[in-house]
Amino acid sequence: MKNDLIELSKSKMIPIKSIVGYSILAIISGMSGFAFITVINKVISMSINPEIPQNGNYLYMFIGAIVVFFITRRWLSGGVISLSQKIFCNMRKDVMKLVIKAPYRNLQESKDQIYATLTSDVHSITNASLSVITFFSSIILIIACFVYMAYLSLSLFGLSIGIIAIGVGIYLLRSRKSDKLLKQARELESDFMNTFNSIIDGAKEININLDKGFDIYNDKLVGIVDKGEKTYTKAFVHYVNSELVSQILFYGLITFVLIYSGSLLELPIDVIIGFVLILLYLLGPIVSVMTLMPSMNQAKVSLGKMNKLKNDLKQMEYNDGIEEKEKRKFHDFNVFGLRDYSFSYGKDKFSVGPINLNINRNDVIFIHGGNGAGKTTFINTVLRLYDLDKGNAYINDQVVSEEDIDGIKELFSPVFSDFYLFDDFYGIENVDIKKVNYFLRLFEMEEKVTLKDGKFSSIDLSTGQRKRLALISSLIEDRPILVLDEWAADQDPYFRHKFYTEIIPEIVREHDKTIIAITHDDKYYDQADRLLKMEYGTLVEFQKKELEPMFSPMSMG
Ligand SMILES: Nc1ncnc2c1ncn2[C@@H]1O[C@H](COP(=O)(O)OP(=O)(O)OP(=O)(O)O)[C@@H](O)[C@H]1O
Repeated sequence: MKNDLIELSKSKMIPIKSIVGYSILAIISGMSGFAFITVINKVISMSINPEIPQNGNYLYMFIGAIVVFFITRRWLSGGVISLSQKIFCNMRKDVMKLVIKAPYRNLQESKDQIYATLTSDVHSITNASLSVITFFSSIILIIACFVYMAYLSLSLFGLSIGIIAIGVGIYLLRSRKSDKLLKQARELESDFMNTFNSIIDGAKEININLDKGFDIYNDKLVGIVDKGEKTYTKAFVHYVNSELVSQILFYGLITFVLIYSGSLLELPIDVIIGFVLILLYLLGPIVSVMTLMPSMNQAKVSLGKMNKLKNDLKQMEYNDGIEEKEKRKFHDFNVFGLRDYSFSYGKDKFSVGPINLNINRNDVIFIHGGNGAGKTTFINTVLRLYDLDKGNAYINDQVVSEEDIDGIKELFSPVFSDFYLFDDFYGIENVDIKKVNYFLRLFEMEEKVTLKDGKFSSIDLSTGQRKRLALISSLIEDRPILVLDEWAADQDPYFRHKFYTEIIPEIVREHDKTIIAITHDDKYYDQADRLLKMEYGTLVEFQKKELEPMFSPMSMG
């Protein structure tokens, strides 16, 4: 439990000051309830024991306790609601910031975990953060009750402490099993998200073949959900059972005090009644602490998961972006060189490299090769979406140092084969409207799409049209190297021809671009300055004259 609290307080997402403030308020509120009980005690003692002096101020004490209780509870309830929203939103924002900064590969591997954290972990951590308030105030109330019990009768207090300690001990021992079950149940959350994602991503396939969906539902989803249900139920029932055992002990204690303590310990009746009243009051905070344990433990599991996610998403050099003035540092390059670039998906897995290549400014480089040859892997390595195992980047024959390596990413504007078209020009401060309109005309989109409020009027278009807009967005980014992965594959023959024979030369000439494109359009290989072939992870460069037979009428069919 102590560790849970330390872990919770370590997390910057949780406003510790507010939690401490509300805990103090909760203690004041609890103390007013406690004062109420002690005044009742006094009044009862007064009425049954004539030796105790009468005091007329009790009415004011009652009123005082009630007013303090009312004010603090109202303040506390409102505060706790806004605090819970704040913690919840802070955590979501924090995870999303992490996701944005995370290296691409780590992100791909942690997708299911991210969903599980955003949907499940943030809830349990939020609940536990608020539980801390009740937890602390309950502990303070328990201590206050103990002091008052000791004041009423030291011997009865000693006996009560012994029995309460046995109850707490039993509870703690038994709850270990529940903690284990909670951990197992949380593991299932990521499996659930994995299945959920495959159903959402494969919605089209499932829609035309419902049997696919039912198979996933019956063979995978139901199993995970049912197991989760059973495990969670078992864990919480176990907690409740442990709680019951402790409560029974407590009621046994009350019964003993009421029936036997008078004769055995020779205590006066007003002390016994006062003691029983305090025990009944004490039951509230004790039950609170016990019922908070499961949510605290669940939060502990969630915190562990969240911390692991953070570590998985981070890398040695955390991607915090680079300063504005550094962004264009390499934009005026004449030669961008790759030396010994090597990357592997892991031991005994596919690898590319070592690759040596000099890319000259305004080069048009086409890369082709069979399926699975490594073209996309190579491009992702050039773009630094994947960390190199080995190799260095060079700008004009100068090696790029480790601290400048993020600047390399600033050279590229990619359009991936599985591109994503954003609905706005995100990341571009001043959109050049004239330029956008010019490109809309060049890409023959001016009749379909206009620029409205600084963004495209519509992105509800065909795949080929959306790809044209994605390329326009990349061109507006104004970065020197355009990287295209099978861009023309979705274009009709007319536009494909226009793209290779008119658009590429124009953007190279008029807009000072360098182009690296993966393409299987061999009909247009003559438009490239350089043609590279990817073969089992290595790049082979053809010389122009070697290419000529490829463009002869016979080879072109
Ligand atoms: N995430 C991954 N983890 C492990 N291996 C991978 C991963 N992605 C791809 N590979 C392997 O890398 C090899 C090259 O894949 P890549 O996508 O680079 O080929 P490609 O030349 O672009 O193929 P295509 O023309 O079919 O798009 C494949 O054989 C594949 O098995």
